[in-house]
Amino acid sequence: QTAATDDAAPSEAATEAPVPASSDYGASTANAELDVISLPRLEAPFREAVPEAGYVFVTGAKGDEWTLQENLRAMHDFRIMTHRLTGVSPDNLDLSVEILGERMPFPFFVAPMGAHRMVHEEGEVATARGAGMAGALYCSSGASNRTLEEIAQATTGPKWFQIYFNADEDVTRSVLRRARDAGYTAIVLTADALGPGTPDAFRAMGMPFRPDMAFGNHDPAQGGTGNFLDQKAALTPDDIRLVKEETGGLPVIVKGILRPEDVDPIIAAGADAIQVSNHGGRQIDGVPAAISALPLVARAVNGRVPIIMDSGIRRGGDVIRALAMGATCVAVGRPVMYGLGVGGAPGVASVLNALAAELRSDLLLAGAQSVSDLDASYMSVTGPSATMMEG
Ligand SMILES: Cc1cc2nc3c(=O)[nH]c(=O)nc-3n(C[C@H](O)[C@H](O)[C@H](O)COP(=O)(O)O)c2cc1C
Ligand SMILES: O=C(O)C(=O)c1ccccc1
Repeated sequence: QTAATDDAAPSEAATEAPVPASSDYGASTANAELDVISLPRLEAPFREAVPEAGYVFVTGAKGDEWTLQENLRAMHDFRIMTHRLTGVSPDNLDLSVEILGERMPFPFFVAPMGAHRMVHEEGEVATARGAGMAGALYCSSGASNRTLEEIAQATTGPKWFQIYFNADEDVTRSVLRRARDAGYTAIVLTADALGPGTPDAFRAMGMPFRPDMAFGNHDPAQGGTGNFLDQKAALTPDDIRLVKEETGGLPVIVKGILRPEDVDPIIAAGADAIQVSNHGGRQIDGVPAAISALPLVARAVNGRVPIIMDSGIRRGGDVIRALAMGATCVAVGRPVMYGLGVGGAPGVASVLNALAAELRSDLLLAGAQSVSDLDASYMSVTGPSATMMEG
């Protein structure tokens, strides 16, 4: 299949049916609690609940989707070594963590994801409300369809803001000021992305973003400039300083780190946390699983700043793996979108609560009383991840 993204492409594309009116896109309007057996099990109902374009955009990844699959496979390189007769009890299990001044009821939060109106009519406002219902932290994407102010008001929980730097520095600075004013308490600087994920299957469909898809933070009617897609590619550690300067010193998390050598300059520039991630396999295919890179990055960080990890978190056991290998908490991406599509705001809460319940059970079965007990002694590392740790 070839991509149909070139505007200048002749004839055939030009004679196709006109783009349907916005009301025809058919995003979900669901609004119901869900009986979530497990996060992976929600992918099939998600496909039924949302337009095919939304399903393909959200579930897909870059290229051959090797990294997407590796994120899941590599989890099993980390075998859980259970402790026994440790006297752990379900009565006082502690899943809570504190990071950058925020207390979280469980060690995971909603990963920044753009374009929620590809899934649900309400978009990010429903997702943020659902995160609040579960008490989870919501990280709002700079590429949201709704405005960062609407999203901030929709959640009762803690909130962070993820920034995509614009080629025009004034645009970046203005969005950062708005995020600070709206009450976001930390800024996530995404360092690994040049734009929307473009799964081959989505390109083969002609990149069918819904015709009325606005990037709310850049809406001229809301004080924005409209030119969202004009992203700045050449980021440097100085951009960390710019974020701090413009937000009056909000903590900065640098997201998308896989390689230990990148850590020192980032910490030297004032980063307050590092997020190990490969963007869910949506940017460059062929990079290692985030869980495989985590031990290497953790060794380089050596406790100087907290570490967050995302990409491939689906199970309570995955949260245990990441925390045992040095993360303070993790972020969950696609499964939150499944909850949004199938159940709207209460569906998002159902997904987060289901993961918390699974983690509670797995923690107890692993023989740990609290998530702070988890360390490398709970892991035996095998396969490619072990090889990476040796090299
Ligand atoms: C539909 C979609 C949109 C995304 N948009 C963003 C974004 O706007 N900013 C960002 O930093 N990461 C974005 N990501 C990446 C997520 O923050 C996260 O790294 C990834 O989803 C984690 O992998 P998982 O889906 O396997 O949990 C997006 C991911 C998806 C699936
Ligand atoms: O698709 C993505 O992964 C992503 O980061 C993004 C960026 C801009 C708009 C929508 C999603």
